[in-house]
Amino acid sequence: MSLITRGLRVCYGSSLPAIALTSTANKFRPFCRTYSVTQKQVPKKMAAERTLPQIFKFVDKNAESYKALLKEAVAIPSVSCDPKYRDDCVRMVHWMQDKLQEVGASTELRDVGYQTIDDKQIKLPPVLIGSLGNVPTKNTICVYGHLDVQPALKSDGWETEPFDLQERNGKLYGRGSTDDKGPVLGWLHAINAYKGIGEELPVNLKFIFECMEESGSEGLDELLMEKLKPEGFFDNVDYVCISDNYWLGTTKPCITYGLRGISYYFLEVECAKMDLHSGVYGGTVHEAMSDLIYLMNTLVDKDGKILITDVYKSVAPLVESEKKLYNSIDFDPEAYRQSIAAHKLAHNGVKEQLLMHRWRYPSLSLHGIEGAAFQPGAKTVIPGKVIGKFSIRIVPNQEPEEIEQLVFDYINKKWAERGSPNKMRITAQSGRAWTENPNHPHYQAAARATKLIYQTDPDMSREGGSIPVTITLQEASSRNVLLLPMGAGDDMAHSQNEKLNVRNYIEGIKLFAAYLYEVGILPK
Ligand SMILES: NCC(=O)N[C@@H](Cc1c[nH]cn1)C(=O)O
Ligand SMILES: [Zn+2]
Ligand SMILES: [Zn+2]
Repeated sequence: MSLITRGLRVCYGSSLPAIALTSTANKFRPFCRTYSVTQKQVPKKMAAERTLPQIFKFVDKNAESYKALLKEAVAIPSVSCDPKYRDDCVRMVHWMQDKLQEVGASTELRDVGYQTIDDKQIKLPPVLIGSLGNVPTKNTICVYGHLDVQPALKSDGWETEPFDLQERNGKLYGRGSTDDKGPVLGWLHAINAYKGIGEELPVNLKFIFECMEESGSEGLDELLMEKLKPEGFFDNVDYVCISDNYWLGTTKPCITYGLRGISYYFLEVECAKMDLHSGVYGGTVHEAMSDLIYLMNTLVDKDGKILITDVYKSVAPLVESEKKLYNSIDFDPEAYRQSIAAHKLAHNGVKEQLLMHRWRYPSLSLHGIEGAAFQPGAKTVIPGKVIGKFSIRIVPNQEPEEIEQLVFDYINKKWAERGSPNKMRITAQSGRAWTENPNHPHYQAAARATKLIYQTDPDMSREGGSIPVTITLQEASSRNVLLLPMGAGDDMAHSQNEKLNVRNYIEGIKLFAAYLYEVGILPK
């Protein structure tokens, strides 16, 4: 059975059927198992008292060099969604390969084929695979991260050049600083710190670093399921760890056991082969933009309720035990509102409702329109073709294929109601939601490491964003997967002035080192 779920599905305006690609069931894993943990009775206390403080000192001493390396990484504009930057993506992967090799890892670059954009075949950046240590008595952690970033222009409203990392007031501003270059480099520095104090790594490590995460991780599922898994890459993996998300707020750390999936749509309407002068052609053509706005306005109401027929039908029901969890989470809606200067939050700003609607209910967002005259100035053009972009963050137990079909059917129905003579086409690209068992010893190890660094017990949280490969890693390895965030909740990933606090970067490196240590003493 194939596990490829992130293919492009396409549906045309008339009654043409959608091309269905293969998919697997999205299994929502309830986290009801409990474990009794007997830690290896190795000299835990002794070693912790000796090794980790030395590592922490080493990390503090080398803070400037860590910032310098992040500056180098941020300077490579590895924007995955724009083929114009494809060479930079490839350069970024090679750069990281060199760094992994410098810490002693063996590496290889795996080809994942081509991507189709506007009927053109564009080569995907290779995936970087690495391995460090192969001691049979040690636990093995598989670390995943991504090297690509969202687009950024200074003219979007950045205070400084997005690809030139700048330190201001204890914050490192730059595209990719928190998502995900800072955390990826954090692993390198943690390894380097063990080496720096002359200590052996407490675990074996395996690495998977890609450069297409922000664009649906094209080719990665196939590499994991059809190549790496059969080749035995996951055979000795005991745990999987990803650092590619953020704390819920700005002061309290968390560990994350759930992500929403994403179903991303490109809705295209064409009325003419070129843009038209609205004084010459206005009043004589059926305008593509009017059709598109009509369609896009049928998707979601003013309160955020998705209007697509049956879209909520398969959402996992809320059970009492889960309901209680939201109450104890440390989350301040007013601070959250103020941090983004929103006028008013949805759901009357009620904490539990906000968390549920971020984590366990779907949401639909309208992202933008390609082909629209978005530059400043009174351009009087009728765009010949426009592409509306929207996505649905999907949740357990929503299947990407099921949601895509509901969207295609709904758009076709609305299109028929519109009765436009224009050409309409919709394509989709989706990744599944993921949940994990946070009562696992792996989570307890990460919680101990977090407490050691931040002197507080972390919240066990879910997250509204998506890392499509997470569930694939869970299935490929059959191991417990954990998200260990480095950045803070106000880092503004994907947005203007993305940043990583110096404190989160430096303490995050220590956290990773402590996490490696704690997993190292879990029973094999
Ligand atoms: N840090 C994870 C992240 O930002 N993931 C993206 C994934 C994405 C983007 N487009 C399609 N998938 C996200 O937006 O959640
Ligand atoms: Zn990311
Ligand atoms: Zn991202």
